[in-house]
Amino acid sequence: MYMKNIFLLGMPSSGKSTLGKNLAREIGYEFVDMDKRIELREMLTIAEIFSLRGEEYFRKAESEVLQSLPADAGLIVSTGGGVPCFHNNMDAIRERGVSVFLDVPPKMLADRMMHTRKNDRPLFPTDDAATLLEELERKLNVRRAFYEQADVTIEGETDVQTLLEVLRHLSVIA
Ligand SMILES: Nc1ncnc2c1ncn2[C@@H]1O[C@H](COP(=O)(O)OP(=O)(O)O)[C@@H](O)[C@H]1O
Ligand SMILES: O=C(O)C1=C[C@@H](OP(=O)(O)O)[C@@H](O)[C@H](O)C1
Ligand SMILES: [Mg+2]
Repeated sequence: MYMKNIFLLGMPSSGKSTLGKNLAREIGYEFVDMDKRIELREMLTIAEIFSLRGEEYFRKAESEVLQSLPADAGLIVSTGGGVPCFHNNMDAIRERGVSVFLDVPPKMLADRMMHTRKNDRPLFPTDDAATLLEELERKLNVRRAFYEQADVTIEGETDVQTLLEVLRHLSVIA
């Protein structure tokens, strides 16, 4: 059966990995977390890739993993936050499926991030809440133009049920 791929886009902590996994389970699609694919391929954690090989190397690996995905094969793909903003990745996403931007406000992202270890987020290596919020706002300002190329935007905190309703309404899923 023909099943569109669904790509989740958005800032770190917007919920791409968590929602993607639960959405895939709910509708019986295959789940792909691009960061996990990269870690398997490189045999290093994301943080190790950044520190040992550098961001440019990571972005190239990220783009290659994206290019390796088949078009419309019933995949839920949780991208890394930077995916839409490098190389020609938005074109590659458009060629492979439908995209959803999880547009979560920076304050909410910062609150979620304060509960994760800073070693796991190489782009936001601070524990100071005000600095983290500023950095997230700055990064989102740069990235928004890329994220807004998504087919669908969901604003604010969301959950699997809401995501399902939106996707059904748009006939992306049955
Ligand atoms: N819809 C949500 N509501 C509340 N917390 C969430 C939600 N989605 C994710 N989180 C929390 O935010 C953190 C980052 O989520 P994650 O799914 O890894 O985001 P991403 O893959 O976009 O970086 C996790 O601790 C997760 O429990
Ligand atoms: O925003 C980014 O550039 C990144 C986000 C991370 O993924 P999540 O968005 O899943 O946290 C991961 O790919 C890497 O640390 C870079
Ligand atoms: Mg993730």
